[in-house]
Order: sequence, then C-alpha cells, then structure tokens
Amino acid sequence: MTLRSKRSAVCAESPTSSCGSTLSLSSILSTSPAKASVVSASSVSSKPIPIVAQKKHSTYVEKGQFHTWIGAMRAQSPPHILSLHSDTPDAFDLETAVHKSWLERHPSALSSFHKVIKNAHKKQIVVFLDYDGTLSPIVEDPERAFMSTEMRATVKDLASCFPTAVISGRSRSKVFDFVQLTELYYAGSHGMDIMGPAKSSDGFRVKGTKSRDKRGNDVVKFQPASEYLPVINKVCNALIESTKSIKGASVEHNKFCVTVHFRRVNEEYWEVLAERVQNVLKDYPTLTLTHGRKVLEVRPCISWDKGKAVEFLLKSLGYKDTGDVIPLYIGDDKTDEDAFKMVNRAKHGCSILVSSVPKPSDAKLSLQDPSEVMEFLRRLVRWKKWGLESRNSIQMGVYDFK
Ligand SMILES: O=P(O)(O)OC[C@H]1O[C@H](O[C@H]2O[C@H](CO)[C@@H](O)[C@H](O)[C@H]2O)[C@H](O)[C@@H](O)[C@@H]1O
Repeated sequence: MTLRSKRSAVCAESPTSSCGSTLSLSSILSTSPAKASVVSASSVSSKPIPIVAQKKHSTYVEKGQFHTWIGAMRAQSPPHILSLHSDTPDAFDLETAVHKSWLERHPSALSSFHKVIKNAHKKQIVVFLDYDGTLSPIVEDPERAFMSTEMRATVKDLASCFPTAVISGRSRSKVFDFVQLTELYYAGSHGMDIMGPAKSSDGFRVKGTKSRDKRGNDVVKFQPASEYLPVINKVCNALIESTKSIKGASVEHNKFCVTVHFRRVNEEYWEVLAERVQNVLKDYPTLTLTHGRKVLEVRPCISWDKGKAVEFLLKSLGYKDTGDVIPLYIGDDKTDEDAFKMVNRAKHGCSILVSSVPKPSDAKLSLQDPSEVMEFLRRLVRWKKWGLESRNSIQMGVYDFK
C-alpha cells in the first residue's frame, strides 16, 4: 500500500464567522439589479434582534497574505474531486484516508437520515437552503447557475410539507428569478434582505415593513443594511472600473453586497485582481471584505449574517422556542457557517454541509453535491407524506429508500 500525497484537496480555512471579519490573515487562513447585475470585466430567544454597526476596520492586507488567500481559494473548489463511494481498492492514498476521517466527523445526511428525523414527528421541521452549490451546481458563469427542473419540483414538494426558505448571497430578486417558487421565503444579500412571514409569536415584534406577497399572505420585508445602499452602489461602480481590464473578472451587484468573481480569471492574475479590490476598499471604511468560492465579497460592517437571518425567519414564523422546532440548514459555502452555528445551538437543529472534499466546517452532517441534496429533500418529503407507521419503519432502518 502506498501513501501518495496528491495536491491536497483539504481546504485550509476554518469555519469562523464570515460577517464583519476583514480579510485578515486569520480570516484568510480560516479560510433590483436582477438580470443585469453581473458586469463583465444563540438559541432562538424572544428578545428583539440587535443590529449593531461594527467598528470600522482597516481592510488593508499585506501583499504576502494574498498568496495564502489564493491558496485557500484554490483548495475550496479543487478540480480533482474524489468520490468516496466508488470502490477503488488500489487507489487508497492519503487523500482517501483524510476524506474518510472527515466523513466520520461529518457523516452523510443520507446514511444518517434516521437520525435527522428521529425527533421530528412531534416537532416542526423548518428548512433553510442556500442556493449556489446547494440547489444549483457551481458553474463558470454566475448568470447561468440554473437549478434543474427536478430540483425545482423537489423544492416545491418540500415547501408543501415544511416552511422552506432560501438564503443566498445573491440579491433576493436574482435568487427568486432562479428559483421561481412563490411558496418559499427568501433572504438575499447573505441574509440582509429578508422577505418572510409576518406571523409574529408572543414576545417577538416582527421588524420591517409589512406587506402582502403574490399569494395574498402577510409578509414582512426586513433590510438591516438599507442605509448602505448608496455606498454599495458606489463601491460596485468603483470595482467595475478598477477590474475591467482583467480578462474574465466580473462584478456582481447583489443589492446589499457586491461579489467580485475570480473563476474565469487566469490564476496568474488572481493576485492582481485581489490587490485591485483591496485598493478600492481602502476608501470605504464602513465596508468589509470576505471570501467565498472563487469570489471576494464586499459587504457592510454590520453584525448580520445568514445565521441571524435564520433566527429572524424562525421567530417571524412563530417559533420562539427551539424545543418545538427542528431548523435544518443546508449550504456549501463559508457564509453558511454562521447559519450552521445558529442551528447547532437549537436543541434539535440539523446542519448539513454540501462538499465533495473535506473542509473544516461546523456542520454536523454532509452531502456531496446538489444531486445528493435533492435525494435528501425527496426523502424528507416522502417521510412527511407517509403515515407514522412508515415513519417508524424508516427510523428502525427497515425501509429501503431507494
Ligand atoms: O449564498 P449562495 O447562494 O451560495 O451565493 C454565494 C455566491 O454564489 C454565486 O457564486 C458562486 O456560484 C457561481 C455560479 O455557480 C460561481 O461561478 C462562483 O464562482 C461561486 O462563488 C454568486 O454568483 C455570488 O453572487 C454569491 O455571493
């Protein structure tokens, strides 16, 4: 048996909170403009949620730190994807061993399905889904990240069984254009633009502007970073201008945040692109820089993230007591880690990372890719639609889901 170390597929970043952290060495190491927005070039408490503008940060990064960050970015979306489920006895190597040990810490949500639904019959499952990399596969062109018809049908079925929300880094209108399901709740701009139910529970005053959705339901729109809109527009234009000469670079206006895409840029220019972004940010001390899957993201320095959005939606749905609800969150990116932490604090919370390679995460379970996400969601629907008897069989492991 040989131990071969190919290029490591293990992501070097840690799953620390992304919101409000600047692109410091530690964060690096730790890892409606809908249609035309990409320009080429704690437990649930009943207290109101405080939103505090964070201390102004310096967004300056030492040059050498770009190398570390670029390494982390490469590792996050490696070209070589190892399938753990293929029987390849001769291919046992270091990567396989690392991946297997990672899977022991983040078991497959499919093989652990009985554990997910163990406490579910007398409780309310509420499902939160990230979009890119979770409902749709990662593709080169962010404008073409379509979800499949089958996935859309599955999510529609899911929403008929459980309250379901999509929480995305994209603008809310853009993610709605992709998903096209009116029966869901949506939070865009990494949770900074929420359209949720206005069904307040005791002790929680639902914040935001009340209105009616397309189906006539009372909804509330909550935008904790609304005052940043002018500065976000300004920085977006500055980023477009400063990156337009770099082939393949694109800037996506996500309403309350801006995404700079590296995926189609030749890797030899990544450092130049990162430096340009960093230079623009020097003039915007109220904004901060984070990174995701081959992207740098500019966002307001406020203590609001996907985890807070999950908390807000749970409260506005009327679930002030974590004992009554099973919040289930599925996501693939660094910004989803805030949501994983939030649901982990709930008594029966379920956090699932979508990743085909080992990477540090606070998620308890894992799925390899959007096709496994779809299979998992289908199982949830089947479980919900069947009677208790079938559910018991599933829990005892008697039923073969396939
Ligand atoms: O929170 P999410 O819904 O996962 O959004 C995060 C970012 O997703 C998109 O970028 C990612 O997907 C693209 C399409 O597959 C891919 O080209 C890019 O490299 C990925 O980072 C989206 O374009 C961003 O605006 C979101 O912030």
